[in-house]
Amino acid sequence: METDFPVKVTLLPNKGRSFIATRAIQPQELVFVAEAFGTTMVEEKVRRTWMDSGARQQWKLKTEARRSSSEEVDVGVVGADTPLASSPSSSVAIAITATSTPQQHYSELIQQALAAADTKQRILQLNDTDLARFLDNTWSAFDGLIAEQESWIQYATTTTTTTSNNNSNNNQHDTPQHSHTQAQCEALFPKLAKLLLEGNNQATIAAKTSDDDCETIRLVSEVLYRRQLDLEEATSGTTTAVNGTKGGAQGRESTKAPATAPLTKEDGRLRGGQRATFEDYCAMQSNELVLFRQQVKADLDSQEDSDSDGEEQEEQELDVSQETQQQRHRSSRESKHETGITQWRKLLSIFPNHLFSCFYVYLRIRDAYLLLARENSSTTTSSTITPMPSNTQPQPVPPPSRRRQRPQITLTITSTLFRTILYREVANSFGIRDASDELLGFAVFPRACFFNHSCRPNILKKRRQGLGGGVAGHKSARARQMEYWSTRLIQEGEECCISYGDILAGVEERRARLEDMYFFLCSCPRCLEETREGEEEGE
Ligand SMILES: C[S@@+](CC[C@H](N)C(=O)[O-])C[C@H]1O[C@@H](n2cnc3c(N)ncnc32)[C@H](O)[C@@H]1O
Repeated sequence: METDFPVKVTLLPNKGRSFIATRAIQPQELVFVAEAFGTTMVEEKVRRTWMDSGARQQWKLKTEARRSSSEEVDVGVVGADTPLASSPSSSVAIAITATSTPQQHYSELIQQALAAADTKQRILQLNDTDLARFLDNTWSAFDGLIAEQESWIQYATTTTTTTSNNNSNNNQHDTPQHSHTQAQCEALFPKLAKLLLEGNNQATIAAKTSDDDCETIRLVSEVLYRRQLDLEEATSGTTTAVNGTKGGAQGRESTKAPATAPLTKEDGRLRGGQRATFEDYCAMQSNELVLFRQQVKADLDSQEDSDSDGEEQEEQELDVSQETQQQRHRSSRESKHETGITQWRKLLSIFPNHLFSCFYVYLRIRDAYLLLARENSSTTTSSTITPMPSNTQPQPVPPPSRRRQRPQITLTITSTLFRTILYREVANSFGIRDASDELLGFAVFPRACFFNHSCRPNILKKRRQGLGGGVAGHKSARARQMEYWSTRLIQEGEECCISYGDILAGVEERRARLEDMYFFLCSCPRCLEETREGEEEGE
């Protein structure tokens, strides 16, 4: 069954993409139905209702959230409860890997970032292109720093596997073997968090992942799981084309893209049974740059003397670093690492706290993936580990040969993917409330994200009620859907707008809230009228 909706996506001046009516819409008409793609639901019970039948079989993404407290915290619903690699529903083998291959050494990337901006003020002077490059370099450096640490564990696993497979007697790394691979992996997060985040005087490494961070982890996990479904579909020759790596500077340009993808492809029609895809998710506007600038500015406003503090701290760190270097004998590789870390901390000193949260969450997810990759590979390789000799370069781990016989999808988490998911959720998700108006969490509806805001909306959004049926055809699909109803007669070609929250306040207050929370100066007819009236009264 196909469902036609009387709206299509169009590009409007100063507003980006927007839904407009393709015909006259009567009052109280159902205009659009969208399915949640990612959610941050807190309570297990609530999340169950929101998950589709496939995702209801939970598979726990293991993170260190459980390691830092006695209680086990389920931080993500990412798919079936069987391990991904052996999902019986799929003929596609899925390898989980946590690593990326940095093109440049992290110290070069850090130097490039610092050359572009080494104070908060200079960050604010960067244009969009340069700021995008600055952030890309920073995140790639972070990837490189993490990969260096992870490679020790991976290298050790490979070495052990080689040893046991070849039964070699002359192995040059003939060191005692440990049976604590899992423990070593688990110890990685606190070590990395300390090394990479604690250099900043504002950042303290939380003993336990905060609720907010757990929500972000849930969202990212669910979106990654859904991306994986898309990849499976694409590999098995079904419909969905997947853009797996939009992000960074390229992904940010999606706001300027013509209003073709994803809905005008079908001219506003949402086919029954068709779910939103990762491609739809990527088509949403990324708000990374604007959010970052806002936070840097807020930091500067609240800490007028942050620069001098930063310089003092930097000097102290350099002293400590020099002293340490004099005291110890280091190999060239180690001192390159030491220099990299010192520069990394200098870079950190100009970042707003929010970015630390993002780094922290990314680190947790990366580490969880490392554990999963470890568990995955332990079914085919030795479970023991050999420490890596300090003068040896880490080697990439080849995928287990058993899986080469089937088409293989690699489920990766890199900073590019993480940022693609994270910064599209910002200012694009809707709060989900229960009957008593309590906020349960947030959900992203990529196919509905083209509803712009108006302080005089003609569309009202409502959660779909009840179970059963639903456009997507799943039993529980309705519970994950949002409906959009017209509140009055809408003419053909008229823009269809919802309201992004409270519209009762005066024009200045309303505009300030929208600017603060959604990063735009509202140009809806009501704001324009009221601003003009205010100016006329003032004259
Ligand atoms: C959820 S998105 C809506 C779709 C968006 N126009 C796009 O092209 O992706 C929210 C963004 O749309 C723009 N927007 C929404 N309502 C607006 C309004 N009333 N005035 C100006 N810009 C608006 C702002 O850039 C805002 O951050």
